[in-house]
Amino acid sequence: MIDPYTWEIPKDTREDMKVPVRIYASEALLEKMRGDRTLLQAVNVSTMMGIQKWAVVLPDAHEGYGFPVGGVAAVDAEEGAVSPGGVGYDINCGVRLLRTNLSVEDVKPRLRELLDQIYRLVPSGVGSEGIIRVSTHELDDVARLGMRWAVEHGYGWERDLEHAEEGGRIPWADPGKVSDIAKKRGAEQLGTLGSGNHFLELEVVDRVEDERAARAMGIRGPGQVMVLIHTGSRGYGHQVCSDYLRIMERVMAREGIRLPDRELAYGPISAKEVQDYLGAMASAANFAWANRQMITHWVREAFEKVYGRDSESLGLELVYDVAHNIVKLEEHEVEGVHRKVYVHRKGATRSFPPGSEQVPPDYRDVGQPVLIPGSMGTGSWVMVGLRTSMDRSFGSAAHGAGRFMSRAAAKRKHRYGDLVEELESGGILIRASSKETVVEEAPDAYKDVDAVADATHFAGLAKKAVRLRPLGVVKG
Ligand SMILES: Nc1nc2c(ncn2[C@@H]2O[C@H](COP(=O)(O)O)[C@@H](O)[C@H]2O)c(=O)[nH]1
Ligand SMILES: [Mn+2]
Ligand SMILES: [Mn+2]
Repeated sequence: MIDPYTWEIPKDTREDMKVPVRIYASEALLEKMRGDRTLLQAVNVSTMMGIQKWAVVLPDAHEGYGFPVGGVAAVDAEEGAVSPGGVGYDINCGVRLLRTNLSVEDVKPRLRELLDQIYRLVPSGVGSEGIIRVSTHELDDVARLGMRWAVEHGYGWERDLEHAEEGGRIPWADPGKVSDIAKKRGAEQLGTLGSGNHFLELEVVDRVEDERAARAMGIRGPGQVMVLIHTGSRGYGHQVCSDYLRIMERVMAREGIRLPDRELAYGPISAKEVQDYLGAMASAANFAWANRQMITHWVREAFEKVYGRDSESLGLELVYDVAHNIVKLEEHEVEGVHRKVYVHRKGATRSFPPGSEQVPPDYRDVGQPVLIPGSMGTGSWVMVGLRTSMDRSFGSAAHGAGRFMSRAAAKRKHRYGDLVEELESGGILIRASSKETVVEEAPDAYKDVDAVADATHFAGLAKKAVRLRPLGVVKG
């Protein structure tokens, strides 16, 4: 233990470790991580070629494919390696927050109608298909332009672009490196929410902890209604990840790289296949930004239909959009030297501090908004980036509460009818295409989001700003 929220697995714990593992968690959250392969996976990550400083484990971490979900690894931009498993299957899965100028009193009487409208307008569910169809040629434009493609096609407002990480577009996307099968899946699923942990939630501001940050985000105080959207790159990104995991296995065999776990599969940045992956990964990231932007447009439309007013007068502004499964080229200080590094954030949110050039001017005095959803029955947090996060976690913070219970265990424990009744008695309405998903996503299947927010705050990764609580949830 370094302090009550910082722990370390020293570099000499295993012969092949290149750097220590840094864990940011309370003792209780750390204890939970000891129950699965989270820490073992983090030790495996610490053996990566070119890894810098430490392999980071965030407070919400749990085991994932190769890398823990809730993990960060920064590798030297020339001598390092990139791992598709260090990004995850749902490339640029992420969260966006919209605000409204409606109060809970305005929304409560229309809540069912509003959820029904959203459910009707935003395609959701397993393998759900979009209302619009794009040609392969157009899909390549989506992959190149990201959120801008959506705005240029009438899905939203020019100013939305200012409130998204990277402006909703990674410029080095190369759709030529994306397989035909990924494109086929993508063409059918653009503008869809998906299923499982993806959701669209109407929230009410529960508590404000940082008035200045809240004000910068247009959050007036308790009772204000907000919208939280969580989805990613759908089948397009999933296929990119699967394709390149297979390719990386071949690269490793060719380069004679031996790994402690084959799920960690990576290739040296100098390899052509890794450059191809980066072009494909960025295409999927841009797809996801376009996807969340289109969904935003339909959410605005739903509010307009219910309230009979345009969404501008309803104040439906984008507060911020963050990615939490991505690899980015950034500059960070390591041992007093500024270095270019590829930062893998797998189930991790960028958390850049006040003053950072990458933070939009509207938030530059308070820090980048960090969005941490909890569960459909408990709450979610809006935090802001801190200077200390740059040194501690390569400017990263938690991305959720993190799973506590397996999907199978949740299904054994809960019955759909009882769960919906329980949520409704707490004032939370659910609209879902699959009863099974609702049960798998029961609030107690996730860790305590307040404990995760506290650990994130006290570890100096991000600062608590606003707590939200759910009013209505659309699940796929
Ligand atoms: N507010 C809500 N949060 C939810 C819901 N379902 C899941 N979650 C949280 O999201 C994070 C991120 O999930 P991931 O798939 O990207 O790892 C997860 O850790 C949960 O805490 C929901 O319905 N509402
Ligand atoms: Mn996802
Ligand atoms: Mn996600």
